[in-house]
Parts: sequence; structure tokens; C-alpha cells
Amino acid sequence: MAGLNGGGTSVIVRLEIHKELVTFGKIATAIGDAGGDIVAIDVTRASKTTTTRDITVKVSDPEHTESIVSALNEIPGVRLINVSDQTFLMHLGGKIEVTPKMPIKNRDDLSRVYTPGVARVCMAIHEDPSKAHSLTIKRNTVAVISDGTAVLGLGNIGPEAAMPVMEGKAMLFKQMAGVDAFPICLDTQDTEEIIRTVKAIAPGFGGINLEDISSPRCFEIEERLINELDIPVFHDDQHGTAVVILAGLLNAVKLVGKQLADCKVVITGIGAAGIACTKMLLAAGVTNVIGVDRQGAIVSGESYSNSAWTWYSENTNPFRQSGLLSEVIVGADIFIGLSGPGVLKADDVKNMAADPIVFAMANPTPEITPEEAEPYVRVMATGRSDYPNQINNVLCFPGIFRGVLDCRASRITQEMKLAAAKAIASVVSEDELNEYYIIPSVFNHAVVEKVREAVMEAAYESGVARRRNQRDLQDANHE
Ligand SMILES: NC(=O)C1=CN([C@@H]2O[C@H](COP(=O)(O)OP(=O)(O)OC[C@H]3O[C@@H](n4cnc5c(N)ncnc54)[C@H](O)[C@@H]3O)[C@@H](O)[C@H]2O)C=CC1
Ligand SMILES: CC(=O)C(=O)O
Ligand SMILES: [Mg+2]
Repeated sequence: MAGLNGGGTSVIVRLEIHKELVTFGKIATAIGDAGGDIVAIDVTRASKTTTTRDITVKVSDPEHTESIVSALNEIPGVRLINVSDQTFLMHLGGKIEVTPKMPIKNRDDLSRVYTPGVARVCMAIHEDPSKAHSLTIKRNTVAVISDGTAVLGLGNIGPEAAMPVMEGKAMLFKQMAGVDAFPICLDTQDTEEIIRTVKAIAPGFGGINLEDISSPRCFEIEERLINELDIPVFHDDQHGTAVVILAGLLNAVKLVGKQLADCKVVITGIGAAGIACTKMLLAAGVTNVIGVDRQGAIVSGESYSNSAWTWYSENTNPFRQSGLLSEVIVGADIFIGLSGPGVLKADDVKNMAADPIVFAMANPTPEITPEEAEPYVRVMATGRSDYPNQINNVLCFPGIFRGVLDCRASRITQEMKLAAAKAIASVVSEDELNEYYIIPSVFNHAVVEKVREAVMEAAYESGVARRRNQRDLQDANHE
């Protein structure tokens, strides 16, 4: 099982090879024997006696790299010059940049994009602030904001360490949906200060994507910002995840011939994602949801210091099942993991109802690996890109923000989220649906467009869209 490095990591090994002492075949065999998979070879320098080659090798984790390096070090005639990790190389200097939309070629251009010409545009916005949507980057720009307290499943690693994830989200926003996104990591974990700061920077943005902020603080932060700002605020780990889980489940239950509303669902990790996912399932008609955190199942009648869990205990687990995950999982149709590595055991899957559906979504290491679950599971999904059925909020946030920016929605309603889930599920046709394909690929271009359309439609229906659509404009012309 690949660890933090992820299954697709590769390293580039630079070797100086003494031609008379060793053949490349011997080197390739040594790498192969150590379990490395050579994916590319480049000659970077050659002389009469030596060649220098960059060999790109797929590895599973840092220990694997070590064993390949020691195998190479033992070959006479080979000198190891350098080992570089491609993942780190892709992060050198960060992953995104700001580029102007037009060049400033002369003084005339300068006087338009900057002073004095810009002043007229400033005053137009001053007189009618809604013009900021059409005359500034606000129209197409989202802030991706984290305090670094719940970064992936890595925990409270701080704002600097959270940046690579936020930059990654910004890349995905742009590549998938053409949305310009700024990664912003705050050096405060104080709820009031976060709310104040986000409100203070909001004028330049058309939407706020909160990311990797730990629960229960994330609930208050999001709720207050939704109520106090007039642009959509969306905590991706809650709602993006819940939308994609529902999309996956709609297709998974279809495949196994069950009705979602009749299923017993056990969710482990009752934090940001677990609570939002539960709310989404309740909205979709599921009644028997049991939440399990570190101390066991959440049951009504118990007292919880976390107010979100008090709500949870009053609205879930109708049969008041108590105990550890291994107890409440018995007879469950669906397991959803939003907690941490290795929480679900193969025996637990064995004890589920027929045709078990397991979504083990902790990142980067899931609650159970597909290999462990394989003998007993019918449908298996993870949050990772190196296994089939990747349930990841990247299937939701680009399309949902594309939709809300395009119709200038003031908020994202439950109807818009349900519409997004159904849109994602609909990308997988009846003919295509199978155990290894319940959710479209992240690279399926149909996803963003379908989510955008469904979200805009629901926004108009919910009355939160502020930009008149074509239908309204036609009606207005006929009035
Ligand atoms: N695949 C995807 O798209 C997404 C996956 N996730 C993953 O879900 C996990 C949780 O994320 P958040 O809800 O944002 O974090 P969070 O910090 O708000 O909540 C995590 C919850 O899991 C509980 N937990 C941790 N270890 C546990 C264990 N061994 N047994 C039972 N409960 C345990 C914690 O007590 C906490 O209540 C992370 O691993 C994250 O990477 C989160 C969002 C999206
Ligand atoms: C995917 C994601 O947002 C997370 O694991 O936190
Ligand atoms: Mg996240």
C-alpha cells in the first residue's frame, strides 16, 4: 500500500555509467529486481568512457527509493549523482502564478489600465458597487481559504504547510472550470479573527471556498460568513465531499439493486465532512444513518460537549445502536469513512449486509485499502487518484463555483447541492455503470458543464441567482 507518497510517485535517478564496466541492461535489471518500474530514460551527457543518464522510476514510498538506491550503489562502474523526487520538483517555487490578460505595450495602454484612465472605472464602481462584478476580477475569482487546522487527513499542520494543498485546489479550479482562485492561508486559528479577515478581503472575490478548517469551528465560521457576506461561501470539505458521496451512492445502490432510503449507513469520522455528508443523506431520504467517532457510535440521550454532535445524536441513529464501529457495522449496507487510516477491518466488511458498499475516503491513506476489502466488498471507492472510483470533492467544487459565478448567486442552497450530486451521477450512463465505474473520472469534461447547468437551474429556482438568465431576459423583452 502506498503511503504519503501516493501510488503515482516517481523519482529521477541521475547516474554516471562507466561504459566498459557495466551495461545499461544490468542497471535496468537491478532497478527491476528492487521493484522499480522504469518509465523514462534520458541521456544527459556522453563521453568516450561514460554516459550520464536520467532514469525516471516509479516508486511506492521513500523506503522503496532507498532500496533502489542501495541496489544501484552496489554495481561497479555506476556512480549515483543525484536522486530527485518528481512530486517535489513540481512544487518548486509553487504551482501557480498571476498573468495579465493583455500586455502594456505603450504609454497609451498604461494610461488606460492604470492612472489616469483607471480612475474613471474606480468611480463608476464607487457609484454602483455591483459594477465590481463586471469591471474587476471579482467576476471570476474565488478565494481558497484555510487556517491549516485539518489539512487532508494530516491534522493541524499550520498555514505554511497547508499552502501546497490550497495551490493545488487553485490549479484545479482553473484547469477544470476556468475559475481564477487564490490560495490564502491564515496565520490564526481564532474563529472571530478568521471571520473578520475573510469579510475584510471579500470585496475582491466572487466566492469563498473554505478548505481544511477543523470541526466544529468550521460550522460557525461558515454559517456566520454565509449570513454576513453577499457572495457564496462554501466549505468544500463539508459540502463538496457530501455532494460527491451522494453522487457515488446514487450510482452504487442502482448497481447493487437497493433503494438508498432503505439502506443502513454507517459513517466514521463525525467531523466537517462526516456531518455534512450525513445532512446530505438525510435530505436524500436516508433514515438509518449511524455516526461513529473515536469513542464509538453517537446516540441520543448521551451528552456531548460538541454542539454539532448533540444535533447529530438527535437526528440520526433511530434504533439507538451503541458501541464501537465493529459492533454497529454489522448488517450495514453502506460504510463511509471520513476519519483516518486503517479504521475499518476486513472482518467488519465481512459482517456488513450482502453487496457491501465501502467508501473509504480518508486522505491520503484510506480507512481500509481496496486490497484488504477486496474479498468481501461489492463496490469500493476511495478519495485517491490511484484506484478506481475516486470520490473526491474535486468532482464538485470547480463546477459548482463555475455555476454560481456565472449566475452571480448570493449563496449555495441545499437544492443546488442536490442538483450537483445528481448531475455528477448522471455522467455515468446505465451501460457504463459497473463496480469499478460508479463515478466519473476527474478528467471527464462533461462533469463541470453538467454541474454548472444543474447548479444554475437550481439557483434560479431557489431565487438566489442575481444575474438574469436568457429566459428572464426574453420575458422582460416581451413585457
Ligand atoms: N475524499 C474526499 O474528497 C475528502 C476526504 N476527506 C477526508 O476525510 C477525513 C476527515 O476530514 P474532515 O472532516 O475535514 O476532518 P475533521 O477533522 O473535521 O473530522 C475528522 C473526524 O474524524 C474523527 N476521527 C479521526 N480518527 C478517527 C478514528 N480513528 N476513529 C473514529 N473517528 C476518527 C475525528 O475525531 C474527527 O471528528 C480526512 O482524512 C480527509 O482527508 C475530507 C474531505 C474530502
Ligand atoms: C480532498 C480534500 O479536500 C481533503 O481530503 O481534505
Ligand atoms: Mg479538504
